[in-house]
Amino acid sequence: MSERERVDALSYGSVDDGLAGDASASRREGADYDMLAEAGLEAERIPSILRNLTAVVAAVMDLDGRCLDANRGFAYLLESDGPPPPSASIAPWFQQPGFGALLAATADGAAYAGNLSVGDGARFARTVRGEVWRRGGRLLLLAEHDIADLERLSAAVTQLNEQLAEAQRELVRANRRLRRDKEEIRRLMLADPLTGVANRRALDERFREVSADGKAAVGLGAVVADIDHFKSVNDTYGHAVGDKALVTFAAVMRANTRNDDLVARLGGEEFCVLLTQGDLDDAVAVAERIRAAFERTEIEGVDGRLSASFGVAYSRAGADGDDLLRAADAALYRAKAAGRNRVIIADTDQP
Ligand SMILES: Nc1nc2c(ncn2[C@@H]2O[C@H](COP(=O)(O)OP(=O)(O)OP(=O)(O)O)[C@@H](O)[C@H]2O)c(=O)[nH]1
Repeated sequence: MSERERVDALSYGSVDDGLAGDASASRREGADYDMLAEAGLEAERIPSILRNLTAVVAAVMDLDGRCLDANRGFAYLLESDGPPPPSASIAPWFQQPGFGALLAATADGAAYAGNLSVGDGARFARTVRGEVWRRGGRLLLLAEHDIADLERLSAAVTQLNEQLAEAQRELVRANRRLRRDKEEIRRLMLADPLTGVANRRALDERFREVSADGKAAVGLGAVVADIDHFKSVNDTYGHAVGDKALVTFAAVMRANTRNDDLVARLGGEEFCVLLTQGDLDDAVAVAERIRAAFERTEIEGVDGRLSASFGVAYSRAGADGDDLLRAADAALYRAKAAGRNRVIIADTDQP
């Protein structure tokens, strides 16, 4: 069998069948390779036309695996900046088939055709497709990077990138949901479930927001309000109607306060407005507005109208929040004692 026939008989199939000679597998193309191989074998150097190419791998080695000549494609295959030095053996780089297998055919001619896996045995391995010829004490390797493999790899990378982008989008969506949930949890933690106004915890938080070292940093007005004879509303109309009265009262309070004022339910039928702007007159005006509005408001299920009593306290900056509420509460008590449905101002404006 001639050298050319031997090469043609060798396969371009998998690494495993590379030496087995499966002639039905796809075959390399044309005479260009033959001419280049012949030129290389003749000169015992790689053909100069291949020297700067990177997609084509060309190397001349001795039988000990020392690299005598190599092009840029070969250096690229080894992930190195330049061809290996002539003293270094490159035999260990041949992973599949191993360098020993390339020496199996002792006669001159084609030694191998097919896939060649080249790598350092640990970090990376690359597969190229090509041929190895032997002449005298030299081996000539000519191979090409597998464009189809690279394209498949590139398609896989594109797909992975798309998956990564989708995962990132999902992460953004999940973060948005988490933020909304946290806001909702916070809202629920700070709201009274029946009336929707702030609860005692929210009131304490607002005190802290406008305070330094436990003392108010601004002037504060407090209006404490309580529906009159509320027990008899429950007793007469039932608890559900009583709840409606509470919801209505909270709505009236909100409708008659500014956005900056905090309306809170302190518990039972007792409510409070905390004013962080204005003075005592403003706080009294708010209380009076709510009182007048509530006594006009119809409550579903209740005959006639209900009323509420109010205690108002104001303090300049430096007040203790609890003291302020206590003062307003004492004024409320006096409003009840004085006949209800009225606004009473705490004894001093600096509790
Ligand atoms: N429906 C309803 N009733 C409540 C709620 N919380 C407290 N109450 C009732 O509110 C009533 C409070 O009554 P009291 O504190 O005795 O005072 P009052 O009847 O309003 O009389 P004055 O305040 O003196 O005018 C009690 O009957 C409680 O059961 C609630 O969430 N819903």
